[in-house]
Amino acid sequence: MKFTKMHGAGNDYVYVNCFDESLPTDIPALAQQVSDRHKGIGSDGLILICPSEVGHARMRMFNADGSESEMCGNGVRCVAKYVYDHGIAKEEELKIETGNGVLTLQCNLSGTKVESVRVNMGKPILTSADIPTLLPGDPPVKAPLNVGGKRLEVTCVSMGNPHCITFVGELSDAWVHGIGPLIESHEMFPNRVNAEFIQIVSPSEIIMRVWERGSGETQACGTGACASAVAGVLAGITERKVLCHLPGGDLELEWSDSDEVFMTGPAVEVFEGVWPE
Ligand SMILES: N[C@@H](CCC[C@H](N)C(=O)O)C(=O)O
Repeated sequence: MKFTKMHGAGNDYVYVNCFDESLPTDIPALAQQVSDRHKGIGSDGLILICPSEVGHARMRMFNADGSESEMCGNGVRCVAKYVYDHGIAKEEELKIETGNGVLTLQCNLSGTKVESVRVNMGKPILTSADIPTLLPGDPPVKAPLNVGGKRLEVTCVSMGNPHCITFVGELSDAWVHGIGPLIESHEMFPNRVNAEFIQIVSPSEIIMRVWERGSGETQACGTGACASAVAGVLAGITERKVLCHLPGGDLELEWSDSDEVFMTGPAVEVFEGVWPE
């Protein structure tokens, strides 16, 4: 199986071109094996670039633990780069089918290759039943959540996949590694959840760290950054346009008046290989 290692703001996945490659039947096991940073290729998960009847390609994404997610913001930018750079499509505006519908992506070129991508991530999902969470409110904004002996105030948003956002005074490992896994598996989230921790710099600038459902701490989470931008507006903390600093790079976000969230960020190809050797 040929693969390509790519990252978006340090959120790295193994990508497989399923227009050409055939896969083993147990894809969750494959995702676990290739993601292993000691015995595999090493990544936050596995992303399949598949043929689509409604777009230029279809993305399927699997976390490092083998679970499949509906959406991946950093991943869909890399899928667009792959589709354009590898000649699957010639258009700079691409339609990619995801578990959250068909998204429109605008590729920004440097020479002949895609350097960054602006994605229309669609409208945030704000009803608790659809996020899904058992917390009250549509959506829950600054809702009380008891975790690890602390009473947090959390805001929940889905970008096709579920996110639980906590605004903290100062980011720390204690938040991300101590509280993150407890939020991920909290009984209030029937499908588990991605946990974002946000430090506010100004109404238009935030710093984020994330504990991702199924992958643990990653260098960035595109859907998490979008959900946090929406949560900041809902909580009355930030403006509709924010710059988000993550350990692996920056993402630009805008919750537009049309209710759609736009994300702009980098997409990078690192190397190609064959698995298993
Ligand atoms: N890193 C991704 C999100 C990947 C999926 C997530 N862990 C989930 O299970 O929903 C992003 O950039 O959005």
